[in-house]
Amino acid sequence: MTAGAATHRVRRVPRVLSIAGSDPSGGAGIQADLKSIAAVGGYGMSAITALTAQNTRGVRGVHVPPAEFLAAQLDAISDDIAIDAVKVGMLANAEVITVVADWLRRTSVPIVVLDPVMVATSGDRLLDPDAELALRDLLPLADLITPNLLELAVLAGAVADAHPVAPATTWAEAIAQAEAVSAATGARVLAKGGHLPGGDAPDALVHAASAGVVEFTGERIATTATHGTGCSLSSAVATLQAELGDWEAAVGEARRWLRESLRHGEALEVGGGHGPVSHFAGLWSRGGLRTAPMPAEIADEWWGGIADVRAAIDDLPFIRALADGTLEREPFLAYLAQDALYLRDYARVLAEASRLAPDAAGQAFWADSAHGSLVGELELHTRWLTGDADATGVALPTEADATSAALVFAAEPDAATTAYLDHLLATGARGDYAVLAAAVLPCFWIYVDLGERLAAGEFGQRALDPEHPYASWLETYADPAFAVATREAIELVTREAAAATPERREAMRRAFHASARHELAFFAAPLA
Ligand SMILES: Nc1ncnc2c1ncn2[C@@H]1O[C@H](COP(=O)(O)OP(=O)(O)OP(=O)(O)O)[C@@H](O)[C@H]1O
Ligand SMILES: Cc1ncc(COP(=O)(O)O)c(N)n1
Repeated sequence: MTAGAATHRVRRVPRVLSIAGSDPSGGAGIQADLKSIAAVGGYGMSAITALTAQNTRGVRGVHVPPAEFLAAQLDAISDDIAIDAVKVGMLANAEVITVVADWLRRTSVPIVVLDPVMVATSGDRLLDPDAELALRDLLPLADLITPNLLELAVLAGAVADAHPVAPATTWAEAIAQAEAVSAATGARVLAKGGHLPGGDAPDALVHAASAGVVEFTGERIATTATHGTGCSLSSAVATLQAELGDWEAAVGEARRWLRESLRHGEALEVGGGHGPVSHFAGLWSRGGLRTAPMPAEIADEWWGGIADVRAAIDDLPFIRALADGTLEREPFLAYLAQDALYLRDYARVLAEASRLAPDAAGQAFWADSAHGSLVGELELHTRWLTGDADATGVALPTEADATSAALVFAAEPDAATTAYLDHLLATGARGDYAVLAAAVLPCFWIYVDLGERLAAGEFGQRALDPEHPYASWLETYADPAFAVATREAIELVTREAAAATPERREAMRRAFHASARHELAFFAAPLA
């Protein structure tokens, strides 16, 4: 059953390009952008506008490679790759701005977020003063512009025909400037209040065309790790907008992610100045750092982990005698009686797995198994115990029939059956689908394995003899349909385990192991 594929939509990973400068200390610029894009679920690419020599304390130098080489980088990407969103950061000078503006006009990327980087957190300039006006031509190509308060004032001046505008000192003033920039460019403006004095760090998404202002508020986080917050926020918004298609939702989620990353920045202990935010802190704590095993590896590990239990089952006098046909009728019938009792409740447990299964394929599989367990197995037992010659190939004496039937219907569950069922029913009652599915698996797997090896003569040739007293019983063990269902069950359970957290996977393994030990006790009971 290829359950998962049909029911789980595969998420399209946004392909996001950062056009920005390099920060070798890794906290801002393209380095921050690539981390941010990845952290919120995108595939990051970068075209480098400039190299800086900087660290958390400041910028020591800026090298701007020939603008043609930036054009070559951009063309190499767009000639080959569909770009879902672009984030533009440090542009260094007017020539670079022209190259980027020309490329944007030619490529019609669906989402353009422009972070008009002018001055680093440290106070060092990252854009030539004479390039500030050139920015004016780039602004209408953006869907969203994300200036801090200083940059916002410069942009407000630029769109007001180069009349200087003083940086906003109040949040209301900042919003008014953002409205002016939005009205002049058609772009949305995210005015950022990170540089405002006071205990709040508000942002406002302003769209003059729809007269909309959406404010985002949040307490200022007490930290020195604010290097690259602007870069990180803008790349996260670009990525999330490509995924969500809703600016307010994209900014809201980007802000939540940035705030989480800000809180963990100092713990990175990077540099003595303004350190970087910890871009992956949330992922590390929620998703873990270890790789997840593949379903097939889990199957091998769990099966290998019960090797001692399986060897002990193989060595049981009951199994040996069953294989060579020397098993007395009485313990065999006692076993059948316990198996019938077991299967009735096992069917209930399988039905519970069906009820808890997260998708229709799982539901159907376990419901089918519950049905099979009830109808198929019980019918066979009853026929065995009533000596139906057609079903068994071996006619039983009539007196035995009555005894057999009486046995199966009158027997009480013995200690092994009770313990096994209590384990399964309790696991079902706890309501964790994955753990329950792991708990019911050994009953499939151990039986099929045993059946296949009995049929292959691993326990002696007598098991293959059509005259064997329990021939038809042995046949049901080696039923190919049961083998197919078992492979499906293994696949279903190990896929669930591969997707589970390490803790949940361990709970699944423990439930699997416990059931395997109950199988051993169950097989041992008739001759105990
Ligand atoms: N200490 C803080 N606590 C909470 N949020 C903050 C803090 N500092 C910055 N932010 C947030 O980080 C984002 C970037 O804001 P900021 O105004 O600092 O932009 P920027 O100046 O471009 O960035 P940078 O400070 O990296 O140069 C905004 O969403 C802002 O609200
Ligand atoms: C290469 C580069 N680009 C941008 C910034 C600004 O970073 P931020 O304003 O996010 O601190 C920076 N310091 N270095």
